[in-house]
This record gives sequence, C-alpha cells and structure tokens, in this order.
Amino acid sequence: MPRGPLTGRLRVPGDKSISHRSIMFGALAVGETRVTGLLEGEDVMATAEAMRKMGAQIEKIGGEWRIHGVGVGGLLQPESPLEMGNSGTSTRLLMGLIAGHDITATFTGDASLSKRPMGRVIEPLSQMGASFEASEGGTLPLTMRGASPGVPITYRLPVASAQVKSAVLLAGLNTAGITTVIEPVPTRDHSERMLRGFGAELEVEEVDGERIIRIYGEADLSPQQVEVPGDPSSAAFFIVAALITEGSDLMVENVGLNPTRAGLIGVLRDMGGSIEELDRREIGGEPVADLRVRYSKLTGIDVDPAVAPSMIDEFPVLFVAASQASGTTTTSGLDELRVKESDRLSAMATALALAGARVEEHEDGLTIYGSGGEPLAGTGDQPIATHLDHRIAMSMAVAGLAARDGVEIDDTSPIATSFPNFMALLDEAAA
Ligand SMILES: O=C(O)C1=C[C@@H](OP(=O)(O)O)[C@@H](O)[C@H](O)C1
Ligand SMILES: C=C(OP(=O)(O)O)C(=O)O
Repeated sequence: MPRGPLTGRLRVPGDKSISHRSIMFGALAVGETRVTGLLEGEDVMATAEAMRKMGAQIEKIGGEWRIHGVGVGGLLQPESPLEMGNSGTSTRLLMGLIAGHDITATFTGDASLSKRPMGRVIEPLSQMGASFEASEGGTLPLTMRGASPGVPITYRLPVASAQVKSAVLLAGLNTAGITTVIEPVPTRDHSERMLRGFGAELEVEEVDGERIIRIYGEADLSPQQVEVPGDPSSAAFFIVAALITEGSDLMVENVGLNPTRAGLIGVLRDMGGSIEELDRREIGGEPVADLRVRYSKLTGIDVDPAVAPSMIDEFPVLFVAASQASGTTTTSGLDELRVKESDRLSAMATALALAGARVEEHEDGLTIYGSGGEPLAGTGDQPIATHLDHRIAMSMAVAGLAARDGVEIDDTSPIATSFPNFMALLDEAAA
C-alpha cells in the first residue's frame, strides 16, 4: 500500500456516464460517430458488446472509437443474452432503448447486478407498451419485448435516478409523439445534453424547482465527434486521497464539473478542503477544469441531503474523508446508496469500523466521528468485504493511506468496471 504524499499531475479516465451514452447514441445515429477519451472499463465494454449484438459496428482505431449506427428504430434482435456484468447503467438504459423497438432481449448480470431493482424501469416502460418477464422481485435475469409503435407517456420520477429518467427518454426516441419526464429533484443531465447534441428534439423547462423534460419521438440522430471529459467520480478518490495525506499537492487534470455531478467538491470545500479550479473550459458540451488539491485539515459537517443526487457515487469516499476530519459528519437522505453495486451504507460502515473509525449507521445515512487527522489503526489481517463494488474497493484503498497498518481488501477486481488503472495511478501519485 503506498503511503507518501500525493504529488505531481494525473488524468483520470473518461466519464463513465458519458462513455455509455456516446456508444448508445452513436449506435443509433446513421453514419460514423467518433469518440475520444472513452472509458475502457468493463461496464462500458458491456454496453459496446450489447450494441454490437443489436447491429452496431464498434471498433477502436488508434486512440479513437468509431461507431457505425443502425438508426433510431433500426436495432436488430440480439441472438444471445445481453451480458451486463456489474453495470446498472448499461442495463437500465438499454432496457429503455429496447422498449422502443419491436425486439426481444434477455439481460443477465453478475451476482451484484442480479440483486438490483429493475422494477423502477419496468414500471414506466410497461406503461409505454413493453412487456417483461423478470425474476422474482423484479431483478435480472429478465427477458423483455419492446413495443413499436409504443405509447408516449408523462412520467414523474418516484426516485431521483438519472438511469430511470434516461430509460424513459430513450424509449421515447422511437415512440411517436412527446414523451415527458418530470424530475422533482435534478439528477445528472448527460442524456439531455448529449441527445440534443446528436440532433434529437428535446426541451427542458423548469417549473417550481422541478425539471420537465420532453422528447419528440421518431427522432433522427446524426453522428457526432465526442470528446469525453475525465470522470469526476473517479477523480473523487484522488481528491480525497490528497486532502487527507499530509504534504500532498496534486493536480488532477481535465475533470468534468457538470453541476449535476460536482456536489462532492462543494462539500469538501465546506469541510475546509483546498481545491482550486484552474483553466476552466468546455469539452464535449461539459464544463471541465484542472483541479489543484492540497492537504487540508478537514472539519466535519452536516451534509445537506439536497446535494445527494449531485454526488451520489461519491459518498463512500466522502465517508473516508469524514473519518479523518475533526468533529462529526452527518449524512441523511441516502436510501439510494442501499441499492447500488452493494448496500453502500452498510458496506462502508462495516469497512470503516473494521479499519478503526467511529461510525454509526442509520436507515438513510451514516454519522462519522472524525479522528481529527489521527491515523486509523488499519484492518489487521481481516480483509474488507467489497461485495463486488468498485467504489467500496477504491474508497478503502484511499482509507489505507490514512491507516497505520494499511487496509486489506478482499477483492480488487471490481475496480476494473470503472477505473482499470486506479491502482497504478495511486502508486504513481503516492510514490
Ligand atoms: O445515469 C448514469 O449514468 C448513472 C446514474 C446513477 O445511478 P441512478 O440513476 O441509479 O442514481 C449513478 O449512480 C450511476 O453510477 C450512473
Ligand atoms: C452505481 C454505479 O454504477 P451502475 O449503476 O452503472 O452499476 C457506480 O458506478 O457507482
């Protein structure tokens, strides 16, 4: 386990959400879409393989991905199950795409994905005319048949989920009429930005703090040149690692700072973290900057549950930062963390306690009593259970930087789903 301060400059891989979408939308455009900076993690490769099975040509030439799409409405019947691995985003967004096509597909996933709720997409997509045979409890493996023509709907999101929002919008792409999603709490808006960029007619209206998104069906998408910015959710591990490791002064380059994703940075600054944005610019329709992060004495805070959607994948590593702060950090409104790759509230409470932190688990959040910068004891010879969850593995690797005897992790292989070179970058930065 590397122990030194984090210094120098590094670049994290491309944004996972934007990478999935650039492959899906490219596969629906007629002509050649080119993508640079694509995240080549297992989750995005599962999306690519599924789109190939439905007729798209996808290949990497030099540093660039080239996608020849089939046109909206042109997806072919896949001849074998779509293997989604660990990826919720692939599964739920592809369910939306297939819902608008007259084809049948079976989805399978690993042990983690097979426990995650799909009812949240089955419900609106059924209203649009798709039919489903899912495992008990609405989980994978499931087989669905899309509907073409389908029925446009107006759907108010019962959970703050960009995956559910995107599934309905993607089903709406090939459905005559206007499909409307009402979002009471804003979630990441990459689908909206990118669908517009690919030429779909899509409107977003804000009424009384709610977002109303309308997509005009039977759209034509035109091929694009996409440059994928660095993933803020991956950058988060290095930001926290530098903040909690004495002597650190690290530059994380090219980080996407879409306001629907950047909640963690605000929370860490409120805790006293020194994070400077340099060379703010726009890449692929998204705000981006280089972040200079310096070791800081952090103070615990009450995290406003309203920021949760803009940092939903960053809570595990925020909990690590809180364990090193002075004072108490409270979090709430985080029920969604229980249905990610693992139950992230329970997994992180157990993992941090095993490493020597003082943590209380509540129904919808954790309370963490920070050590004031005192190192954690470490896990001894009992490894942390990561439950096939990349973010638990990476968060606890960061916690290892602040642990006297380091932290043992049972399985680092899930890290390859979203951040294949994480360990190499950490070794380099903390050498
Ligand atoms: O739309 C997306 O790309 C994602 C949405 C979020 O999931 P939910 O929509 O389930 O909150 C997030 O946790 C996931 O990593 C990626
Ligand atoms: C929740 C995540 O991804 P997914 O839902 O795509 O599995 C994540 O990457 O933290």
